Amino acid sequence: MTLQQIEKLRKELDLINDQLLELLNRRAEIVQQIGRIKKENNLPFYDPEREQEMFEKLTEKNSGPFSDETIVHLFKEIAKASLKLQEKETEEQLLVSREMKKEDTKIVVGDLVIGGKIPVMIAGPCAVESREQMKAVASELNRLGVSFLRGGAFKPRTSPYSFQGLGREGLRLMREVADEYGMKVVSEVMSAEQLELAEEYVDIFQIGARNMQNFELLKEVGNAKKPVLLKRGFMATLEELMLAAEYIYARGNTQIILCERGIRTFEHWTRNTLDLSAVPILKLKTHLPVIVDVSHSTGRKDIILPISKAALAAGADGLMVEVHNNPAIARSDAHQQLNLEEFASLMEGLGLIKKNKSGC
Ligand SMILES: O=C(O)C(=O)C[C@]1(C(=O)O)C=C[C@@H](O)C=C1
Repeated sequence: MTLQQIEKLRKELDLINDQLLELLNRRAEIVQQIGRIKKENNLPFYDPEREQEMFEKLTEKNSGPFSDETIVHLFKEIAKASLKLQEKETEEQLLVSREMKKEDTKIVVGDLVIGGKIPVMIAGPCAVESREQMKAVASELNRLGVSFLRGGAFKPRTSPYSFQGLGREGLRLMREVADEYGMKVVSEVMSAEQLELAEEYVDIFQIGARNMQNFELLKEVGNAKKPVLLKRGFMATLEELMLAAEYIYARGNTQIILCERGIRTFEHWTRNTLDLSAVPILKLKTHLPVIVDVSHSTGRKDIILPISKAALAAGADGLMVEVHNNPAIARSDAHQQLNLEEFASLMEGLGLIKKNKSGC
């Protein structure tokens, strides 16, 4: 008898559940409509005052048996889910999102491809220091089949007294050496003026972690005609990285490579904490190629091989590694730059030598 009573009451609950479900989804549709209007008018989705007003109205009407606190808690959850729905719709509408473009974006640089079948290696010293240094590094990279030469001419240094880079002279040097070996140049720019200056010398503009949210600079590279390697800020969420990429893409420059380079956490045995989950998540959420900077993320050489393997296993389209012909006398990041032998054994360990030689 008791069981039958429960059965009967459960049937009643099932009917109420159906009604609640229908009402919740009807509510969600209205929330989406509000979201679209807010987006069109550049209004924030989150409206705490409206939520408060709504909770007050509900508690006034509430006659129990649920307490006011419980009612507010339940409706807060509904408002939270509604907000997510509004945000998700916007995220799906981002030009860089997978929803907007199903197929992977391939970045074509001359006869090379980033985001194709073969992972690329972007390597070179932290900073361009001299022709001898660049030649020594580039000739070894070339021997190993690496086609992308990196090197900083404008260095964003924490201390204003640290080496700031050779500027235009550094770019010129790197271009000359790269041309000698048929390599492509990747270098960081930090301002619109540097961008203009670098245009003549580089093949890929790098936007460093510190400038990931320099929106004016993002707009400038968005107007540029060359690919952009956008590094994740060390305090930035993946969503913020995606939105930063959107700034560039929305301006018309669709050639963007995302780069995970570690984020700041409490861990101090690595320079930053490499967030490897960023790789598959970004590949799911966006159609852009994703690479991993294994030097800046870890800040140490002794784990570079397993970390590089892990990055590639996670689906990275390439790696960025700092290599110097004589790291001991490097003017920046001395401890994390690989020497030429160490780099050769990394390439060997990753099985990349042949692949990079046969072209990407
Ligand atoms: O009324 C709005 O402005 C909405 O966007 C709807 C809604 C809600 O679910 O009720 C959602 C998010 C806002 O923070 C406030 C309220």
